[in-house]
Amino acid sequence: MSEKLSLPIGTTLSRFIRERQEQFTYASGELSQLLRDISVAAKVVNREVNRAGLTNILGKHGAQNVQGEEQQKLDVIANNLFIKSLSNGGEVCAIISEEDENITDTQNPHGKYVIAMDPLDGSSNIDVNVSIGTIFSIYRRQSPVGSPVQESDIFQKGTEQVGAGYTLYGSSTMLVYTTGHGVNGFTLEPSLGEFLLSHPDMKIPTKGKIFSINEGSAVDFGQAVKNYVSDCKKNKFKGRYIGSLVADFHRNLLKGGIYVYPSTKSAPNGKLRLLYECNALAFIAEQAGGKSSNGIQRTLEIEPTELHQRCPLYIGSKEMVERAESFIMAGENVEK
Ligand SMILES: O=P(O)(O)OC[C@H]1O[C@](O)(COP(=O)(O)O)[C@@H](O)[C@@H]1O
Ligand SMILES: [Mg+2]
Ligand SMILES: [Mg+2]
Repeated sequence: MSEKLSLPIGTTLSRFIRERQEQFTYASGELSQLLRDISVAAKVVNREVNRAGLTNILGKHGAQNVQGEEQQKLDVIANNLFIKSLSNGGEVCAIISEEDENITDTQNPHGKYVIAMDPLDGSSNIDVNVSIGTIFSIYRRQSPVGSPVQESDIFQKGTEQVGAGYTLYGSSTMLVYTTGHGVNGFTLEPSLGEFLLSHPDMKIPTKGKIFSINEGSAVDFGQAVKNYVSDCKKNKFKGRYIGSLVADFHRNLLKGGIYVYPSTKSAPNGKLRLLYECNALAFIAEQAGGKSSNGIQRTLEIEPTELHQRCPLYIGSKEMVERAESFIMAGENVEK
């Protein structure tokens, strides 16, 4: 057969989810359906992202979100698309989103799952055609099905996630997810409109040579973080920082590296949000053999008390995160 005629026939995401369904603790099909709903919403968002320059949906939306950040039009569009898709899907009873101050009640009292999401991560890169993504965590509701959503459904530690993942709208579109049985990555084949398995059983190298941190904020770093950055430089690690957490994380997952968004003098809890940015990536990192912490405590064990709670993030290759932690735990004044 001619090379030109060969199509990329492989395992579709739907088939993969169906075949792996028996691994789920509650193998009744709802989580599988939810993952499929997420993948459909991701394809729609991908379409909008791809043609945004032509459809007049680049630029600012004209409002701020609850954290005082300027919303982009695509932040709002992606948020609406995911909420609509998850609400129509019926498996989700509540959604926590970066773009919404309060929880969204999907009006599905029989939905067994709660989603926390960053519908579009990397807003500052939207208008300049640089990789952005969607991040999601899936929790099982704690309260009885059919009853109103309770705080105990919402404020669950990252260890309680039953699934997590991200999509990356980059030079290709990928969906990477875990349900606690390893990490698998799928690439969207645009002409087929299907995610196909392209990165089975992803593992992050235990050490790497990339460090990702916004050094523009270095004057605001504590001495321990400054010491760690100097250590990376002494080791001649490459500095790589896209400014979209999801894309920086994905690169380091494949190549080995560490991503750091530390506590700073003006933002003692850093910038990133525990419930819909850090926990999902921490779950994936651990499932891929990596590590994630706030410098002192495992990310997945941080107790959530607020919807938009922030936390410092040290995530990536296990040995690199442990080295960074040794600087943070040694404290402010110890020069290494
Ligand atoms: O510009 P900074 O301070 O380095 O922040 C970059 C970080 O902020 C974020 O953009 C926050 O995400 P949103 O775009 O979803 O608000 C991360 O993706 C990124 O890593
Ligand atoms: Mg984000
Ligand atoms: Mg966002």
